[in-house]
Amino acid sequence: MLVGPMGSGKSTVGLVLGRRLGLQRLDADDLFVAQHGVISDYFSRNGEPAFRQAEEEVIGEVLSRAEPCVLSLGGGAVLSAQTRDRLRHGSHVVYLTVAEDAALARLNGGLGRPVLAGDPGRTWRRILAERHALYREVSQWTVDTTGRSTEDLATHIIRLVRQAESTTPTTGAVHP
Ligand SMILES: Nc1ncnc2c1ncn2[C@@H]1O[C@H](COP(=O)(O)OP(=O)(O)OP(=O)(O)O)[C@@H](O)[C@H]1O
Ligand SMILES: O=C(O)C1=C[C@@H](O)[C@@H](O)[C@H](O)C1
Ligand SMILES: [Mg+2]
Repeated sequence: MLVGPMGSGKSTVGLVLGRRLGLQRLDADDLFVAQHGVISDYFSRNGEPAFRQAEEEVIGEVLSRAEPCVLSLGGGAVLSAQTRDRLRHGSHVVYLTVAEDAALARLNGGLGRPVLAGDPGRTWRRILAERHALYREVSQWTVDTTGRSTEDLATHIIRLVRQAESTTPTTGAVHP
C-alpha cells in the first residue's frame, strides 16, 4: 500500500511495483472514478465530506479482498480513522515523501486535484503539515522520492518488504 501527499508518486510507483511483483495493481482514485465519476466534479456537486465517505467505502471494499495487490491510495485517504485502522492490520504500508518544489513541478499547477484549488503551493504545504503524522501512523517505512526514478524506488521498496518478510515481526524494518 502506498500513501503520501499529492505528487509523491503513489500512482506511478504503484504501477511499477505491480508489474515488477506480478501483482494486481489498483489505484483508489481510479476505482473511485469508475464508481462515482470524475473526482473534481464529485467534489463540486457533493462537497468534501461526501467525497471522503465514498472514498472510505471504495478503499474498504478493496482492503477486504483476499487477493494480494499493490494499492495506491488517494492523498487524503488517511484522513479516515477507519481506513487508518484497516491499513494498520495486515498490509505493508509505505509513506512516499517528496520535496515541495518537486511535488509542485510534478502536479501541473494542481490540475484535476480539487483540494489544491487557489494557491497550490501554500495549500500543498498546509495539507502535508496536517497529514504527516497520519501518514507516519499507518506506515512501516518512509521513502523520499525526490530526484529518484520510479524504477529505483520500486527496487528499494521491494527490498524493504522482502527484508521485513524474512525477519520476525518484532525485528521487522521500521521508519529510519
Ligand atoms: N519519482 C518520480 N520522478 C519524477 N516524476 C514522477 C515521479 N513519481 C511520479 N512522477 C510524476 O509526477 C506526477 C504525479 O505522480 P502520481 O500521479 O503518481 O502522484 P500521486 O502521489 O498518485 O498523486 P495524487 O495523490 O494526486 O494521486 C505524474 O506526472 C508522474 O509521472
Ligand atoms: O490529497 C487529497 O485530498 C486528494 C488526493 C487525490 O489523490 C484525490 O484523492 C483527491 O483529489 C483528493
Ligand atoms: Mg494518485
